[in-house]
Formats: sequence, structure tokens, C-alpha cells
Amino acid sequence: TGSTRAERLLKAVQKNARRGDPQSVISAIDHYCRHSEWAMNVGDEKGSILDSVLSEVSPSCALELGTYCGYSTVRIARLLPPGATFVTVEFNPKYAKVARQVIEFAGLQDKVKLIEGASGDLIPKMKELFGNVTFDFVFLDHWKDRYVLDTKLLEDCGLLRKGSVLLADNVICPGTPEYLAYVRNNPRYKSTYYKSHLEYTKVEDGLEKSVFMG
Ligand SMILES: CCNc1ncnc2c1ncn2[C@@H]1O[C@H](/C=C/CNC(=O)c2cc(-c3ccc(F)cc3)cc(O)c2O)[C@@H](O)[C@H]1O
Ligand SMILES: [Mg+2]
Repeated sequence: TGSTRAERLLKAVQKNARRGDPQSVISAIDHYCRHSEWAMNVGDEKGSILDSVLSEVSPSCALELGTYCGYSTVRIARLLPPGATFVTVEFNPKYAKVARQVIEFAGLQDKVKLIEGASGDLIPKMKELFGNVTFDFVFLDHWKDRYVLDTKLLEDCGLLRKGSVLLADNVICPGTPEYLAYVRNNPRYKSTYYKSHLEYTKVEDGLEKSVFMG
């Protein structure tokens, strides 16, 4: 059968990027998605905002919800301090398979723990899997109607600490209205909106950074 969009994106990485060079993997995906076939990666414009927030936080323990093809996984892993723990969660085995190959091509497999499964099932298991962990940084980029549920789950499972930073993609397009309402009207969060554009387009989108106050 024909390849999927994700598999064609992987082929573009294998063809155009350099093994062990994360920046070349990022550039190859951005070029392919801008000029050949759009895909729902956070992209280069919002990706630069992600990079700057990451550099501020410099997390020793990070979580990503929704790996997809591993584009933001590579963006995050390449900026983490040595020895950091980085967990990314993906429940579609086909996407997980592509993401593992993209992450490996970038040479970042030793920095990334990709766990296959649904966030709702895995979040309550994080303490069991990784010891009494709290996440310094969480990137939300999975199903938009699950951001609030999973944020509450992270709180209830004691996985956030005073100062933990949540960064959410697509708060304008496709949009996450109940998530914005939740973090912006909640005294336990200090939120900032970073205006940008939907990946590879001129459509408005943005990232919401929310600092958990404990
Ligand atoms: C059930 C919730 N828990 C989950 N646990 C683990 N992985 C999950 C989960 N949900 C979804 N996933 C995975 O995350 C990814 C889903 C991401 C959903 N993202 C979007 O819908 C999205 C969509 C757009 C978009 C914007 C404009 C359009 F016209 C069309 C699409 C842009 C984006 O940046 C997006 O992130 C997939 O890999 C999916 O398998
Ligand atoms: Mg997104």
C-alpha cells in the first residue's frame, strides 16, 4: 500500500538530513513541509519560541504529550542539559515508529524516552516508571480537547512543582479555548501568550506558557 504522510516525511529526513545532526533533521522537515507536503509539526517559527522558552527553563526533567513524527522531540532533546530526563508520549504505533527513526537519525535516542500509550493512562504511571519525579517543563501538542484533562491529571498525580512550565501549542489554531480559560483564570498559573503563526502558513496561531505556582 502507499506510504503515509509520516513515512514520506521520514524519507525526506533520510534523503536530505545528515545523520547525527539534529539541526539538519529540523531543517529537512521544515523544508519538506513548507514546499512539498504540510504536516502538523510545531514548525520553525513557533519552534524558535519553543527553543527560547526551553533555554530559559533548562529543564532536567521534561515531558512531551503527542510525539507525532518527532520534530518537536528533536527540537527539545537537542537543547536539554546532559543527563536530563525527557519523556515523550505517543499512542499511535505508526507515528511512534516514524518518530523513533527520526529521533535516531538525529542521534538523540539516548536523550529521549518515547513511551507508546495514551497520556491519560501513562501520566498516572510516571512516578512508578521514573521514581518520584516532577516535570520542570511540559510541551502539550496532542489532541486539543485533552489539554485540560491532562493538565489536571499532572497536578493530581503530583507531577508539577512550584515553577513547572507548561507550553501549549495551537491555542488559537485549531484552538484550545477551554485550556486557555483554565490556565488564564486559575490563580495557580501565571500565563503568557506568544503570538505566532500556524506552522508553514500565515494563519495566526500561538503558544501559551503557563508557570505552575504550586
Ligand atoms: C487521547 C489523548 N492522549 C494522547 N496520548 C498520546 N498521544 C496522543 C494523544 N492524543 C493525540 N496523540 C498523538 O499526538 C498527535 C496529535 C496531535 C494533534 N495535533 C493537531 O491536531 C494539530 C492540528 C493542526 C492543524 C491546524 C490547522 C489545520 F487546518 C489542520 C491541522 C496543527 C497542529 O500544530 C496540531 O498539533 C498524534 O501523533 C496523535 O497520535
Ligand atoms: Mg501542534
